[in-house]
Amino acid sequence: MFTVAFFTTHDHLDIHSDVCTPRDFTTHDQLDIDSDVCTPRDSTAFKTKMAATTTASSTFIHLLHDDTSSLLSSRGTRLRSSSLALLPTRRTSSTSHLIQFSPKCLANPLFVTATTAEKKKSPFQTEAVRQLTGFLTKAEGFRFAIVVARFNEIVTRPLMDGALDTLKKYSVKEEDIDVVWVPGSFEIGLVAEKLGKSGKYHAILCIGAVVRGDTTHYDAVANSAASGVLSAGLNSGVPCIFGVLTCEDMDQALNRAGGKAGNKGSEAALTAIEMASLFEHHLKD
Ligand SMILES: Nc1c(NC[C@H](O)[C@H](O)[C@H](O)CO)[nH]c(=O)[nH]c1=O
Ligand SMILES: CC(=O)[C@@H](O)COP(=O)(O)O
Repeated sequence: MFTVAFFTTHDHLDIHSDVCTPRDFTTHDQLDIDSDVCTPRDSTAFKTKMAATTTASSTFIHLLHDDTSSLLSSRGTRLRSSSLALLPTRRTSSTSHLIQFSPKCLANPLFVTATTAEKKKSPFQTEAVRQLTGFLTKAEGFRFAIVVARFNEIVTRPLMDGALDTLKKYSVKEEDIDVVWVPGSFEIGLVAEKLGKSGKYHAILCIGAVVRGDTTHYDAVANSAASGVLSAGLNSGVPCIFGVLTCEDMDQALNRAGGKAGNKGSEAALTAIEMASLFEHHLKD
């Protein structure tokens, strides 16, 4: 299993199989990829086996087991991976393959270079500097709780489903996930803190949807939810992931719960796995 990658630009991914700890790159640029696709013999294998990358903001690819639920995002445009044509790979040197994705709604194709031997070093990296990052691989065995607000359930349920789906795709077992429903986003922090302190979980995903109404109630609930989740993490020492939408209207919320802006629950799940991994492998007391 190789964990690799950086985006040189938002249209280029360079994948270096020997960079097991992507010290050169920020975690938000991380891409996890199965070793057997670093030398992609056929595009189908690559398409089905390539694991995911995520970032809160910009470019990421999800091409895991099930294309239809996978997403690709570039320059802020999120696409279903089913709208991608995966073009034949091309060997560019004895160790490199150029893999070309052609998202239909992007002007330029997206290129991925998979390199199996050469190591690229950041000019700023020295042997003395250790850079620690969590991985999306090896999520099996991690335990997660999802605290989900019932308020605006039409939004929060698909967010929760997105989170569950992604956790399962990353090999988290159903029996290692507990879902706790609370009345509204205001209540999430308290419950997340309690769950975090229980010592049973590697990370807590907090899911809610605060949608602006006529009064200032929105600001109170949204800010309380954010500071509640933050406090829960700080007080429990367990990563508490902020998957609470704060939206101007229901359209914005639905777009982020499996609509055209993706699924923030799924993104929260990836963040949870990365943070669980960071804590487990690098930040244990
Ligand atoms: N308006 C929204 C709420 N309001 C409910 C509060 O979260 C809370 O349950 C109540 O004030 C009792 O303490 N909750 C949301 O999640 N989203 C909203 O838009
Ligand atoms: C975000 C909310 O709290 C919302 O439901 C409140 O709506 P309103 O401000 O119209 O009372």
